[in-house]
Amino acid sequence: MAGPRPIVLSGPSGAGKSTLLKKLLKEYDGVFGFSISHTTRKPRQGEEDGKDYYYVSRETMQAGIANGEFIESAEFSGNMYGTSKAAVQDVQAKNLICILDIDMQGVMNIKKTDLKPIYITILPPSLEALEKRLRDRKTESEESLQKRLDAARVDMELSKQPDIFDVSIVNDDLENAYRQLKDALIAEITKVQNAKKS
Ligand SMILES: Nc1nc2c(ncn2[C@@H]2O[C@H](COP(=O)(O)OP(=O)(O)O)[C@@H](O)[C@H]2O)c(=O)[nH]1
Ligand SMILES: Nc1ncnc2c1ncn2[C@@H]1O[C@H](COP(=O)(O)OP(=O)(O)O)[C@@H](O)[C@H]1O
Repeated sequence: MAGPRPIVLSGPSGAGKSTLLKKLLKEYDGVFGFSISHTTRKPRQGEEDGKDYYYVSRETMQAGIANGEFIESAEFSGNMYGTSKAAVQDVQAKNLICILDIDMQGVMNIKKTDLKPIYITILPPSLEALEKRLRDRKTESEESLQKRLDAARVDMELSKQPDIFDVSIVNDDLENAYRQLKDALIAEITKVQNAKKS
């Protein structure tokens, strides 16, 4: 695969992936590019189609998958999510480090491809803290919240297995977690910055 190595960020819903990602994209504008996934879930307040996700119907998504347009796709908490080939190519064509924010099923499926990313998991300090963050975020119905917590229990157990993730970061203090994320990525960041200079 040409260009810098992609980054996969995974971890339970509510662990702080989007928060950390936004900080990274802001600080390193022109270094990272976000792989914009497709989803059948409805946009939240403040989210934009074509920026946070491509919001599509289940029919459209299923047709795209049947047509071979997706690298991976998964059902999460009652909705479909997937990474299209175009989403990754759009970022790689600009020679940016492509970041994928995907769930554990996505991680397992990406492992079967030739993408060869760096796998990073973002974990909450505890399930209790995770629940509090999800409740305070006020984006989920009680049903959706419980589905996310159920998935989190399973994924946090799975994450303990060696060999799934290259880097594991507990997002307790945000600045501390962000520093650990940058440390994990510094080699790739430097490569892109040097390539720009030459
Ligand atoms: N497999 C897969 N998972 C995705 C994709 N896009 C997002 N996800 C995951 O879907 C889950 C739910 O995402 P979202 O509805 O945005 O909720 P949030 O994580 O609570 O902000 C998260 O674990 C994401 O990492 C994708 O393209 N593929
Ligand atoms: N270190 C932290 N301490 C406290 N709250 C946090 C921390 N990191 C993120 N949050 C908050 O927790 C909620 C979930 O974070 P978010 O980035 O949406 O998670 P994810 O993308 O993994 O679902 C958000 O409201 C966010 O502001």
